[in-house]
Amino acid sequence: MSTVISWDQYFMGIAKLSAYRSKDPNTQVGACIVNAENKIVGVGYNGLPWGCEDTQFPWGNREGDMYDTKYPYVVHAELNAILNSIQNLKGCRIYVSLFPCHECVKAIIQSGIQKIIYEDDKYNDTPSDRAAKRMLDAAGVVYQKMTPFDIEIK
Ligand SMILES: O=c1ccn([C@H]2C[C@H](O)[C@@H](COP(=O)(O)O)O2)c(=O)[nH]1
Ligand SMILES: [Zn+2]
Repeated sequence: MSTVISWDQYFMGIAKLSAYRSKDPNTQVGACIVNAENKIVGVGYNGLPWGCEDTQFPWGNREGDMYDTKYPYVVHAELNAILNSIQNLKGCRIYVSLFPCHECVKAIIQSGIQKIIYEDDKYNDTPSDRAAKRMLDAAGVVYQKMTPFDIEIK
């Protein structure tokens, strides 16, 4: 019998597939924004801005002088998905492979997205994570953890 996946599995699958486009050697993140009609309106992954060549920026560095790390340069997956979107995002939901940081949460709230579905939360309880949840709770944006799943593709 063939496998039929749910909408949540379908959209999380697209978020996770998008993550494989990221050049980040430590954390690849993907995001998929969906409207109330279950239509995809934006996708993204963590990458450098237009014109910034992957070979000329310090993807591999996580520590030391910030200028020489990846952090000031990378556009986060959620922000890329929002910037790539093709419609107003009021009432949409976003599927993310990793729970969003506090900066992405600000963009999510301001865009009108109403629900976050995430899988990994490896930065749970860090200051960024706690600040993110504080803002989401205040703004009434729902967040829901999704159990990881595997499908066999023949
Ligand atoms: O909300 C988020 C948080 C992080 N990212 C990206 C930014 C970086 O490329 C990695 C995090 O790198 P670490 O080595 O795990 O610190 O994830 C994102 O896209 N969205
Ligand atoms: Zn972020």
